[in-house]
Amino acid sequence: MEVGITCASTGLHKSSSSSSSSWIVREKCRSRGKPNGFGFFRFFHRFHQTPSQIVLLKTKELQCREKNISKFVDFQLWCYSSEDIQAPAEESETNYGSIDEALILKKKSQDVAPHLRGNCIYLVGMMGSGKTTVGKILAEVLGYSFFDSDKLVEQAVGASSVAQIFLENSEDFFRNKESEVLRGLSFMSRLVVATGGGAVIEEKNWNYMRRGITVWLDVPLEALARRIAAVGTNSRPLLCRKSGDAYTNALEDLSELSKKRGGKYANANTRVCLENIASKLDLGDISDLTPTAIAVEALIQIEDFLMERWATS
Ligand SMILES: Nc1ncnc2c1ncn2[C@@H]1O[C@H](COP(=O)(O)OP(=O)(O)OP(=O)(O)O)[C@@H](O)[C@H]1O
Ligand SMILES: O=C(O)C1=C[C@@H](O)[C@@H](O)[C@H](O)C1
Repeated sequence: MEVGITCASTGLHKSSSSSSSSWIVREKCRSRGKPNGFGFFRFFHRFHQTPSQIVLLKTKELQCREKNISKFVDFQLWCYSSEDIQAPAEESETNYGSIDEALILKKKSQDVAPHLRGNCIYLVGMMGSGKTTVGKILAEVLGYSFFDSDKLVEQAVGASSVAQIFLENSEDFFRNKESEVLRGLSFMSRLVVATGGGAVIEEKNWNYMRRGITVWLDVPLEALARRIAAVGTNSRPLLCRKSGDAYTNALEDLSELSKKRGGKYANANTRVCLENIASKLDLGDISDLTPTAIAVEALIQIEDFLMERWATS
């Protein structure tokens, strides 16, 4: 059924705190059509900047006036301008480590890219597991765009940090927004998404992420605690403790979180285990592993997963 909606432009809210160029359009309008009917709606909106992608974030039916005839719809669109699309690899300043590693990465990405068919890659893993670091490398070599779901939640809420959202709203509020963000992203293609460390808790998030390929960065807790102690916990509200040794605190809190999350990360399609890569490369310590080596392993695991999926389909 077709539902025709024409709405007046009521507001364009561009996130002022962010250097990225995505913004939310919120509209309320009246529509004609049967309540709960499926279809598409048309709207007219004067954009200050031409969006390159628009995603319907959420709709809510506000009120039914006369049964089956008239209703009000509140909807949000998530718009991206072309500035969000990353620069091509040649213009990038990413440090890939050694030339050998960079070449292996390039070769592997060329092998995998055609098989991906534009499917998004979702990186899951505990805080500090390297989702952002490795995700940016993967996006660049695959010619994908990179998004950090924590940053997108901050933009959607208009907050300067996840910690601020936890403090001024609540963790539940943050989790709902995180799910809305993942739902929005699930309609898009050619993205590498670094998800929040706790995104795996919600079953519905898996439904969104499974529209792409999910990759678990499995890093030992001691290494996570070392990384987190080095950069501080200010941006990580679940680890914020005022006193005590930063490494010991981080290790205790991470162990607790990891226990609570049980095997949720293992729901991912593929697992990139740093201990396995270190032994494969004959390295004594996982801290000798470069982000490029981890990105290569992620591509190997993705390729294996795609081959297996096609072999059994
Ligand atoms: N392979 C690596 N070796 C050493 N340090 C790393 C490695 N990968 C990432 N790091 C460092 O660990 C910290 C966390 O990395 P990153 O932000 O990429 O993780 P994340 O999974 O996105 O974290 P969060 O979920 O908390 O946002 C950063 O300081 C980063 O520089
Ligand atoms: O592991 C978690 O629950 C979190 C990880 C971060 O990425 C943020 O999403 C937030 O701090 C919660």
